[in-house]
Amino acid sequence: MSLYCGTVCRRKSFWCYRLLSTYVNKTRYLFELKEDDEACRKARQAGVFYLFHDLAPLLQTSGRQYLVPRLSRAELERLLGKFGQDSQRIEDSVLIGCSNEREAWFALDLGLSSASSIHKPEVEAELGGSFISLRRAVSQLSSMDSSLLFTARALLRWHDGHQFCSKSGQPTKKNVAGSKRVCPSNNIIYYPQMAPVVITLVTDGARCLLARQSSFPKGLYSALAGFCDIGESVEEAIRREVAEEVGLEVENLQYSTSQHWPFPNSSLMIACHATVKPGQTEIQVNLRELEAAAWFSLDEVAAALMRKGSFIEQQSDGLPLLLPPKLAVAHHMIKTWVETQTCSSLAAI
Ligand SMILES: NC(=O)C1=CN([C@@H]2O[C@H](COP(=O)(O)OP(=O)(O)OC[C@H]3O[C@@H](n4cnc5c(N)ncnc54)[C@H](OP(=O)(O)O)[C@@H]3O)[C@@H](O)[C@H]2O)C=CC1
Ligand SMILES: [Mg+2]
Repeated sequence: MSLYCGTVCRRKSFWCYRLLSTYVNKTRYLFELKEDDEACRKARQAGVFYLFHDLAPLLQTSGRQYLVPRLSRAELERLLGKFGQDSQRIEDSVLIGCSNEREAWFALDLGLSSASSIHKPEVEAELGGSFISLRRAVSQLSSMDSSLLFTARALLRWHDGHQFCSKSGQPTKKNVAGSKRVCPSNNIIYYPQMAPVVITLVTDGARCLLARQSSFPKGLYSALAGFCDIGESVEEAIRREVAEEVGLEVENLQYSTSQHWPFPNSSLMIACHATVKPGQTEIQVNLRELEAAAWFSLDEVAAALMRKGSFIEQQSDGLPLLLPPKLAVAHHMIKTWVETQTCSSLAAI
């Protein structure tokens, strides 16, 4: 694996991949597949396919984990043939990634188009798996699988909701990779979109502020989250959301990390830490947005983090505080806060 290529050599209209690092090579290859319909069509011939039904991925159980089966082109054609579907259906698939060896990965939903939806139980029986809600399965997937399935779900959902041009009302047409849709009557290009969401873990030095919505599973509390309004910076969105939801003013905003979150729609979660202004800790919950919000001590939060078992199982064990699943950025932020607090209290001893 070479680490660096100073010169970008062009062969035909794209790059010579030989001298580039594995990561750059992969990135450039995916770029080519998105830009060049013919190259993508060719990659689809030799590609592998992840199947969905109404946005639920096909999964197989393996102990406490889910495995994600993939089908070759030949297996997919055989499956479609068996259920009376034309192999043309494969053109609805979207590109979601590729291996280091340039094997292209696609996702195809067999249930979204009601006109040609394939009966779910029959496919499940044929493939020895089940189509399971991604939200339910998330805690039993590896982080690599969940990230790939998050992308696939978001992209399939976006295509399903953008079949028509919002200006002309005419049907839009997807490119082969599914990285955009075009209206043939006016050439408007539509690109898949994510809504920016700020998520903030507010602390007062010793405690952190967590909140819950009535739609959350019983006992579950998370960090404060909210969609950015149009025209706002991330900092403005954080200050507004915290003020709106719990009536507090925050300062010392610190960016932590980000995450693509596909539920219910595609959001780009921008995670930050913040502190309340000195002496301002009295929460005034906005009941139109939240069911409850409270300050939690380090011990309470650390104990909740330590609990073993899946998120789904924890819901029934009557424990006082439940936290978001490991793959959610909210979990990561809460864990980071506990680790930082623990380190600084140990250092103080
Ligand atoms: N990965 C993670 O760790 C976490 C992810 N999240 C995600 O963050 C997102 C936002 O959190 P939430 O507290 O609900 O947000 P908000 O506090 O902004 O409240 C949601 C409400 O805002 C309105 N709204 C404004 N803009 C939008 C938009 N672009 N899309 C949808 N609704 C909008 C809707 O109201 P109305 O329906 O009345 O129109 C919606 O009910 C959620 O999708 C949630 O899944 C939240 C916490 C943790
Ligand atoms: Mg909110």
